[in-house]
Amino acid sequence: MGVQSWGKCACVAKIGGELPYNHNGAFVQAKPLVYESGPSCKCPPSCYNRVCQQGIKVQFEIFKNEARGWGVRYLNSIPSGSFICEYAGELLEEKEAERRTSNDEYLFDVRNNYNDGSLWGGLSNVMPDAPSSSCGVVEDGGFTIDAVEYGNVGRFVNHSCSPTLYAQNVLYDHEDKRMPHVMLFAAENIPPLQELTYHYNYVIDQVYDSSGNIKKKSCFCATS
Ligand SMILES: C[S@@+](CC[C@H](N)C(=O)[O-])C[C@H]1O[C@@H](n2cnc3c(N)ncnc32)[C@H](O)[C@@H]1O
Repeated sequence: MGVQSWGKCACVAKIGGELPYNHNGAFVQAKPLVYESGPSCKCPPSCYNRVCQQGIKVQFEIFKNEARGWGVRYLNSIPSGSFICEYAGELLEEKEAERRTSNDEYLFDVRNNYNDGSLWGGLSNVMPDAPSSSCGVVEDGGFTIDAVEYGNVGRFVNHSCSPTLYAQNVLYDHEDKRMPHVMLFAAENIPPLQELTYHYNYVIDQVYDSSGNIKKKSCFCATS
C-alpha cells in the first residue's frame, strides 16, 4: 500500500507521522509505546503498521539448557528489528500480581517495561536511536502478565545481561496504556542457533517474596 492510504489512519497523529517499521516489517525505532493501526484505521491488513498483530512468522526451537532451563532459539539467522513473538499470558491487576509473587518465574511487570531501561544501561544498548529518558506514560494501576498457566513461546525466553531481543510495548486493539501488548523484537542480527534472550529488568535485591524477604536470583546467562 502507498503512503497516501496509510496517511488516512487514525494512528498517524498518535505516532507523530513516523512509522515504527520499515517496508520489510522490521522495527526501526524503539519508543516507550508504539501504536499499530487498529480497528478504526482505514488501512488494509497488509498495512506496514500492522506487524505484531499478524502474529509469529518464524519457527522456533525450544531447547533445554542445564543452567537456565528451557530456552528459545531459531534455526536460521534473524535480521535486526524482526518481530519475534508476544509475551502472552494472563493479565493481572496489581493486587493479584502481588499475591502471586511467591511464584514469579513467569510474571512480566508491564509498568516496569515503560521505564527507560536504566536498570540495565538503557535502550541505547540495543537500539542506538532510542529515546534515553523515562517517559512516565503510566503512573497508576500497573498490570502484570502471568504466563505460568496460559502463554505462548514467549514464556520460554530467558534473561541475558547482553540480550538479543528487546521488549516493546505496543497498542492496537484498545487504547488503555496500562495494558499494552508486550512484543519481543530482534535488537540485532542474530546468527542461527543463538539463544533468544531479553533483559528482564529486575532490580537485583529489590524483589521480595510474600514474607517480605529479599528474593535471591542467580543469573546464569553467558555474559554474567
Ligand atoms: C520466563 S521463564 C523462562 C523459561 C524457563 N527457563 C523455563 O524453563 O521454563 C523465567 C525463568 O527461567 C530461568 N532463567 C531465565 N533466565 C535465566 C538466567 N539468565 N539465569 C538463570 N535462570 C534463568 C529462571 O528460573 C526464571 O525465573
